[in-house]
Amino acid sequence: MPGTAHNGRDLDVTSDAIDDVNILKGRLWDEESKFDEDKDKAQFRDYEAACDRVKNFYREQHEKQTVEFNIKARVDFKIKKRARMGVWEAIEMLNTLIDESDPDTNLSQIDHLLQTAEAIRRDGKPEWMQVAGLVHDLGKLLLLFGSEGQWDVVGDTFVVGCQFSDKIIYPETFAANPDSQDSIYSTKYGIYQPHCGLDNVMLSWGHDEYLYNVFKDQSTLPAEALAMIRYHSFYPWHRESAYSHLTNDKDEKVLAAVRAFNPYDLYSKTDSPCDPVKLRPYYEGLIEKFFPPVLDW
Ligand SMILES: O[C@H]1[C@H](O)[C@@H](O)[C@H](O)[C@@H](O)[C@H]1O
Ligand SMILES: [Fe+2]
Ligand SMILES: [Fe+2]
Repeated sequence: MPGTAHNGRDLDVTSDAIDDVNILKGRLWDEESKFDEDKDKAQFRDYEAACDRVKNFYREQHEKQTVEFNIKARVDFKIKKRARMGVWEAIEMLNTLIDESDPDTNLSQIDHLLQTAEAIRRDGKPEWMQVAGLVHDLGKLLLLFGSEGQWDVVGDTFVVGCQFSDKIIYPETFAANPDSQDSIYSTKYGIYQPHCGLDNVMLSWGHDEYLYNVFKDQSTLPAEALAMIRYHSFYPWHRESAYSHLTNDKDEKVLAAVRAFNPYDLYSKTDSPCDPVKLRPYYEGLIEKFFPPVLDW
């Protein structure tokens, strides 16, 4: 159903929509990404060698992301008004932030967004995917909208409500999370049914889930782009293949999209910044195609 996936306003990542992933697959991600890599891939995401800032971040996040907190975060999202602005304005606003969880870049967030989008564009991928690259981390605006800290905004995501996977970085730090002692939340399935599908599990709250919820009703991004946004930090799943006891067939299709996006997000983190002034007209043209002039954030 190409129409559904590519116009869909109230589109969720449904299996019908994601069937388009298969149709487009050859063009989108059967081939290896061609963008230049200045750094060796092994140099990225080296959490053993990461500085204390990163280690302390994850210690705090893994202690505080409980089921109780996650329910509260979702209620807050629904009842609170945050801001009304356009997408480019949001990009500029994000620029003041430093992500304490990231061992791989010291550049500003606008550089990271432009580097990701430019890498996708250089590889000749479609406009909607370039836009996904451009906006994927805008959820970090939560830091300016009254988040509790960095721990409920950035960093890798994982499932809450069942046993914490040992495929999450620094797994030992979950010992301090009260859910790891809970009689239900600490079991393999916890509050979930076998193969219930990712749509039915609660991922730790942060910039991915927040932004997905903002865009799903306020953009014409296709289902694949929404999936890239929603799951891009879910490394235990898309990189480590954890949680196969919870996922279903539909998630396999979503996984293809998320894996296609990941190299652009991760390996485009080089030390040479992009020129926002030069690139702005091109990307404002793309933004107009997928978003209303003003959105509720
Ligand atoms: O530190 C990074 C950063 O916060 C990214 O935005 C997020 O997507 C990654 O998963 C995380 O490892
Ligand atoms: Fe991110
Ligand atoms: Fe990113």
